[in-house]
Amino acid sequence: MEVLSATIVSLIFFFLFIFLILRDSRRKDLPPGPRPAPIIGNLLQLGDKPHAEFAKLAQKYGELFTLKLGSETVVVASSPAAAAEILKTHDKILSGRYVFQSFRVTEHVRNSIVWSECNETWKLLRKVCRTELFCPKMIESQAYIREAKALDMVRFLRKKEDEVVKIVEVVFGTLVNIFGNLIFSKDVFDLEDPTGGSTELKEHLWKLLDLGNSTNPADYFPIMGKYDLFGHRREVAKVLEQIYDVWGVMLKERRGTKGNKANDFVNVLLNAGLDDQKINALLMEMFGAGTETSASTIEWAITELTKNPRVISKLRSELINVVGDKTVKESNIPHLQYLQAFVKETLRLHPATPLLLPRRALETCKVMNYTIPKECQIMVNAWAIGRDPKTWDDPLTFKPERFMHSSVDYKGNDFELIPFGGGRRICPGVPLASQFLSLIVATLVQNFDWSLPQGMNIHELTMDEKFGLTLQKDLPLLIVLKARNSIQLQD
Ligand code: HEM
Repeated sequence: MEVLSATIVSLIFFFLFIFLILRDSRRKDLPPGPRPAPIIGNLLQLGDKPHAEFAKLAQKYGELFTLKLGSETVVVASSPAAAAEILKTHDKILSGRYVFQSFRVTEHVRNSIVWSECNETWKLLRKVCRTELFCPKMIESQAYIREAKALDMVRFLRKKEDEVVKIVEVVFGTLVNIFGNLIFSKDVFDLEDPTGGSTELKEHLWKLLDLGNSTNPADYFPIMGKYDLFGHRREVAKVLEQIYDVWGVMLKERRGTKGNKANDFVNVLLNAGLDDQKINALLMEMFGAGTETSASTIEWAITELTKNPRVISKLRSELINVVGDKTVKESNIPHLQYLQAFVKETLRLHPATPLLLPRRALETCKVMNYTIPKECQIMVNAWAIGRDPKTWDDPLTFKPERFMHSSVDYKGNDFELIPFGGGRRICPGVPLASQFLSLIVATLVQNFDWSLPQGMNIHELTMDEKFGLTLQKDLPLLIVLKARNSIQLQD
């Protein structure tokens, strides 16, 4: 009996030894990285701010390093050169998306720009975005909508003078209404009545973003994904249906109405011949991908302005020189160089999705002399790249001036500044986002002074770097506003 037990124990050790050797030989060509623990791999190294933890790991293991998150192999790129390899040189082969387990709702993924492979549907939808929705003509023809919604925001905030305002919520509501009007010519959120008005779309979006941000163990152990043990996928499917219902009736009416001439996205999509499934997925992704990212960027812009009065003064001088006492319009933006530099600087330090969206290798390939195996996940740490002292002088100081005489832009050609990603999967909303980020910041700066509520300290507020998207987080920026009445509000 004792001999049998000893043999079994020896066999277990033997197979464990072989397993470790095989695993290490499989890792040999991968980029270096911290040694993974059995089963959980490097999960404990994620922390609650993975982009910041990954930046530290990059200092130790280099610009391209490997992690094992549960049973998943993940490669992280953390320098402009490594990002260019992923997003440009090997863009095609690394263009797969890792679809989070909660979002694997077949009907949605099939029609999604964000989650589908770069297949024919994806190409069609990207083309519609590029040539119809976010082309310069459409952007220009809808400027009056964004300007009108920015003024609604000012009127609302003027009534809140001296009260403590959670500014990101007001900006988020304003953006949801901008999208509502661009998409189907309608407000979908009542700024005046955030608890009792037509808030259902906002609530559903919030719920969806919450589900997207919550941890699903199946993402680390995909074997669990099949059974949706925690019900996240069923929950996402339910919320998606609720979101589609918000515009379902209107879509039906539009299909039945001959000659509806509204200059909005729904009509563009109907004229492009898209079916309801594609329209639903596309509209949902515009609300989902466009509102929270933009609201959190604007929240960061205001946080930086609160910390840097010098920058507010420079923005105001430029606004006075270019716009005078009139309300700022989008047509002014090309002449507001410092404002544009300010938006770039905000995006450099605070990219809304610090690790972009995870990509997946469609085939095994060589990157910087390492092997990236098929199905491996790839992340690009835009947050670390934006703060890299090898690229940026005095990287942690907020200094819009660094962009004043520089051609560096966030449109995907300069890999040191990639808040919108790059390559074929670059954010298609860049032309639209850059308009309303500038417009809303300029409108707030023109119309208000603000300070923190009594007893609150900006250093406390920002000492703990928030993780990317901030809406549901515990550290929203609270401010008290005073109207600057020198500006004439013109519709
Ligand atoms: C501050 C605002 C925004 C930021 C920082 C942002 C950032 C990003 C990033 C990092 C990606 C992934 C890119 C990659 O994988 O290389 C992305 C993808 C995407 N974004 Fe944005 N975005 C913003 C606004 C918008 C807006 C306004 C829209 C639409 C109206 C939009 C729609 C999308 C879509 C559909 C994708 C998926 C593209 C694909 O996979 O092919 N985003 N965005």
